[in-house]
Amino acid sequence: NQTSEFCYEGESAGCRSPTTSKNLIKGGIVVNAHHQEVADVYIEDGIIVLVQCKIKVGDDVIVIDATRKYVMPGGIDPHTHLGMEFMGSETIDDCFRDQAAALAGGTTMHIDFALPINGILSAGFEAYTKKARMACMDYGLHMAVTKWDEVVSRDMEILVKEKGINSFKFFLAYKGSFMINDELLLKGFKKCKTLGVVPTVHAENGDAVAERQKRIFDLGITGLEGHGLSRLPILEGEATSRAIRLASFVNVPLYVVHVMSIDAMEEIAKAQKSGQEVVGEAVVSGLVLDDYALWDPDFTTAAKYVMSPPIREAGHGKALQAALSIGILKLVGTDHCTFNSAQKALDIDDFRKILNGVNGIEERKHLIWDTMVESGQIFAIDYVRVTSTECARVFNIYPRKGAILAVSDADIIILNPNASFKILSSSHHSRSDINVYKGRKGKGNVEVTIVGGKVVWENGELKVEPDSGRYIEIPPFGHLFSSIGKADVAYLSSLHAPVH
Ligand SMILES: NC(=O)NCCC(=O)O
Ligand SMILES: [Zn+2]
Repeated sequence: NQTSEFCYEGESAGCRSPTTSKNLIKGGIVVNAHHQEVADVYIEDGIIVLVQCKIKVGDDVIVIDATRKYVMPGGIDPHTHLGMEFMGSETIDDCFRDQAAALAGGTTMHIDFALPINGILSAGFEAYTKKARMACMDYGLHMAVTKWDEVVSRDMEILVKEKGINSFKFFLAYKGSFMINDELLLKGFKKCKTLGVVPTVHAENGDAVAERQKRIFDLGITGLEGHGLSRLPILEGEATSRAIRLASFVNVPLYVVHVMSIDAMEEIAKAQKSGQEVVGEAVVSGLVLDDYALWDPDFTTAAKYVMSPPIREAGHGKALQAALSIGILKLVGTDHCTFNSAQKALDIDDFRKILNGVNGIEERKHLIWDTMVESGQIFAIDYVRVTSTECARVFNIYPRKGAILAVSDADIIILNPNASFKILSSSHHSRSDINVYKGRKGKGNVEVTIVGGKVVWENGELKVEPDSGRYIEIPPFGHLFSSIGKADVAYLSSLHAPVH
């Protein structure tokens, strides 16, 4: 029984009784992305009804004291791979387990990447829906596009209009599997524009990576240092620049996932300066880790750090933190994609075959608080923005998600800035025996997680219920599209020629 370590509603005397439909969070510092104030938050039937000072309630309401603590919207992770089949293996945790871990870390929604099956988008969507049957938190989906034909084009339309997908992912890396060429990228961008949905790119030049991988391997470098040596920052910068320029050519917004290098970040900054709508996503690993361990002679130690684009050498992370604090990078995800040490060690003689992916869904909120807020680089309101609200805005689910406002879903965390956290692979909620953040400690602890008005994490105890999470359909034409029409009109009038 994969979920037996968690306490289910109704199964254990230690659990809070089934959903109480009325809660009051009392006396905390309520933080939204635009404002913070001391207030109470009153919740009924999973929805925030009132945010105000000194709300009076009856005896039927459960009161949660949040004095001197921060009351914030639950985290939203824009980039996860739960229960993912990848490079011939499947991640160690299923959706339920990963989501339970997320809740323990203060994340109450994620947007996962569904992959097509044999290039067929609708099949990939159906498969994901089945995989997520046990979901214990709300989730949305991005869908990857890995080939192009009439069926793919039609499926994109159906997924947007009937299934609540509002973003598609294009891989410029992983030659021979997910990678697409520029012709497909252009077709995909144009289709996204017509549908009013966000194109996202994994930006590494897959041809050049494959070429350099061969060269490094032929030089006799078979160990994991070869991973970083072949997936260079310049190749991330090139692909980022290419995607940005092609998005500008089509006049569509662009979302660059997991920005890992100064090279890519500077391309994004340049485009933003010229007025282009480009969203850069940081991930926790890129912000707080460096690639030193890839040279570790112990394979298991090095293997924990392998993801793509790679975790970079010291210096990139600090620069990415600065970019996050001044808004070049707009939000933080995880790229959570967890394999255990045995899976990572399936092919130890060829760095090209190692499973790519690191954990982070449980650790993100703590690490970003400590790294960015505790260090003085951003304030609590910015923290809410980069770990929750901005994702809701970009993907058009604000203010239902990402806010503590009357009408928002009651997905809320209580963070104690004076408490501390320590990350251990023995106490994390993943089934994996490894954790790339193992041993990290810092200030700021998520003491309570409330999802849909229900307390699911409190006093270090998780009380989750399978099948309590919902698939959140996301509508197209979010705010990123607000100036696209004007730019098209400007383009047509700039032609100085009669047009139909
Ligand atoms: N990033 C990574 O290494 N694994 C997950 C797949 C992807 O996002 O490229
Ligand atoms: Zn990813």
